Amino acid sequence: MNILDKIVADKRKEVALKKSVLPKAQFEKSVFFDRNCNSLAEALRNSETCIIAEHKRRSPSKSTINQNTNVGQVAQGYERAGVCGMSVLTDIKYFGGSIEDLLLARASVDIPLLRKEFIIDEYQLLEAKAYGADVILLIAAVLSREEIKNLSEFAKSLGLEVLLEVHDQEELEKSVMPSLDMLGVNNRNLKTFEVSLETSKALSVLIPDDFVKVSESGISSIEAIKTLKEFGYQGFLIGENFMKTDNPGKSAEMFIKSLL
Ligand SMILES: O=P(O)(O)OC[C@@H](O)[C@@H](O)c1c[nH]c2ccccc12
Repeated sequence: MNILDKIVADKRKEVALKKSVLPKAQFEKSVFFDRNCNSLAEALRNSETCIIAEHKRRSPSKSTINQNTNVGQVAQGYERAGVCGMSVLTDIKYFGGSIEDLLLARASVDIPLLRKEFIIDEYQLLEAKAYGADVILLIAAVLSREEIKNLSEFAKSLGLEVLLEVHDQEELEKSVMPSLDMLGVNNRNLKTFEVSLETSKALSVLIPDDFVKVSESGISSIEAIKTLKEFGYQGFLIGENFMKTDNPGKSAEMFIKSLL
C-alpha cells in the first residue's frame, strides 16, 4: 500500500465516523452555507502575482514544517501580501490541519479559500461550504471519472469552484470535463514524493485553454514562476517555501514584491 492509498483508507474511516457524529443536515445551519463564494479562477485570470499561498504545518514527505502557526494571522499576512487565494490543509492525521483552520481563516480574511483535502464524499463538500470554503480540490489519482463528475457537479451546485489535480497524462485525459474550473498539475508525485517542475511543463500543452492552469508544489524561486508562465500557467500553489519561515505572510509579501 502506498502512502496515498493509506491516506484515502483513513479518510474513508474518518468520514464515516464524522457522518455518525454530525449528520450533514447540520451544515445547512452554518452562516456560511448561503454565502456567495469568491472566485479564485477570476482572481488568477486578472492578477499579475498569481500566487495561491498554503497553510501547511507538516506533511508526510517533510514531517514538521511549522507547528507554531496561528492560521488567522497567516491568512491575514497572505492577504496583505496580495495573494490571489489561500489553500488551507484540513487533513489532521498526515498534515496537522483541521476543518477549524478553514473556519478561522474564513473569519480572518475575504480572499478566496481553497479547502485542501482528500475529498471522496459529498459530505466533505457540504462541510467545506459550511466552514467557509470558496474552492475545493479533487485529486484525480484517488477518484474515478464518474466520481470526479459527481463530486464536481455537486460542488458547483453549492456554488463552490473546483480545482482538479493531476500528475500525469492518463489522469488528465480521464478528468477533463465542463464542471471543473481550474486544472492543477502537481509537481509532487503523491505516491513517491518525487518533485519535478518538468511535470508541469510536459502536461501544459495537453490542458484545454478554457481552464485556468495551476502549477502546484516544489515552487520556491521567481525563475520557476517565470518559466512556468511561459508554459501558460496562471496560478502557482506555494506552501513550504512560505510556511518554513517564522512569518509566512511576510515571506509571501517579499516573494510577490520581487515577482512584480
Ligand atoms: O509545499 P509545496 O511543495 O509548495 O506544495 C504545496 C501544495 O502544492 C501541496 O501541499 C499539495 C498539492 N496537492 C496536494 C494534495 C494533498 C495535500 C497536499 C498537496
